[in-house]
Amino acid sequence: MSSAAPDRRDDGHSSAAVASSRTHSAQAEFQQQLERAAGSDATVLFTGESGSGKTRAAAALHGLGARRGGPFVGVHLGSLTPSLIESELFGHVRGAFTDAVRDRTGAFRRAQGGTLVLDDVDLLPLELQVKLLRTVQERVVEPVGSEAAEPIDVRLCATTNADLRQLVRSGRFREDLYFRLAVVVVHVPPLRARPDELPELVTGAVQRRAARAKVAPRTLTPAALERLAAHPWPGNVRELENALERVCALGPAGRPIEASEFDFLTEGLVGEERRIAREAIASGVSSADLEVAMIEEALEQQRGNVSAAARAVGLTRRALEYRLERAQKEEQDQVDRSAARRAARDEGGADASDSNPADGA
Ligand SMILES: Nc1ncnc2c1ncn2[C@@H]1O[C@H](COP(=O)(O)OP(=O)(O)OP(=O)(O)O)[C@@H](O)[C@H]1O
Repeated sequence: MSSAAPDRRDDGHSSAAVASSRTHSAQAEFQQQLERAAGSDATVLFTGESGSGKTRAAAALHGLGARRGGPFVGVHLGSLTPSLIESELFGHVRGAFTDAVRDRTGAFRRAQGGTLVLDDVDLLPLELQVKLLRTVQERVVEPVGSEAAEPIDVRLCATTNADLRQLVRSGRFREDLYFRLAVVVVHVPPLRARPDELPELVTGAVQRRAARAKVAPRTLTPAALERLAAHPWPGNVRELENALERVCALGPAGRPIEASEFDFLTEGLVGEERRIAREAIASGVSSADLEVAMIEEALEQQRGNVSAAARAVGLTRRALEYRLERAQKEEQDQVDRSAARRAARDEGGADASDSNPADGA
């Protein structure tokens, strides 16, 4: 992680130069990590912000590795209820529950010989974390309602945009499972940390969209591209794709896209969010606060309509609700910890060694 002080501009280096070298290293490091991981069969945890391309990176890993001839199966945990997750991952036998009218092959079995990616693994309920751990450790899968364990030969990958170690500390994610999943960690940098890729991503997205709509692709004026390069992209590549889709759908096919057509990007960002976004860009690190701020803002703009807010930030409804709940719980935990520390201090009298400034006053 970079420790460059981005605000210091009196050292002879422009902030743009600092940002550019950091950018280059983020991109190069990602590529290196991916290629190194593809050379082994180890379980890989992809970390990075929402929409940054973690699932895509997992697919690239599969394509580079020895299992590329086998299936690539992805399960998006954020779009499934807990009971469906179990069935989807492990399968079930007929009669296992009321709706189980026939046997179902789970994702582990479907990925036999290939790669299975668990998207948003932080959303896996605790009771299923136990079952996943057993599956990974013993390399066998037990469909719901069956006693028979079936051997599996699958490379497992998981993605998350949460801080799993923090979830382990707060008891929401099993530590033993965390270590099983994070054998190799590949961090996918946020889009704002790799502006060099922007022109290629834009061209690709615009051309794909034009081919789908059977129209001539629009091109971007240099000013429009500059506008995109200046945006913090809290929703990363997914947000970029949505923005281009919108502009291409609204404007006449073939006419160059002007910078002003992207005004809507910043209209959504208000006061506090802008500040967080700017800090996130300046420090070059991802910010969970940024995502929560975006969610809260989207909810406000959509007058509390959760489905509409989820669509606006590119999350499923369940994933949005889960992230909000988690942020609220974390906030509450922090308040509780502060209160406990204060109580302990009051009880033990003024203790000069307890000087944790994180308490706030
Ligand atoms: N390098 C890339 N080139 C082209 N498209 C990309 C690239 N990276 C990501 N995308 C596109 O951006 C979208 C989001 O990517 P992806 O689903 O892999 O992100 P993610 O980090 O897994 O998201 P989430 O956190 O929501 O699970 C997809 O439509 C994907 O095809």
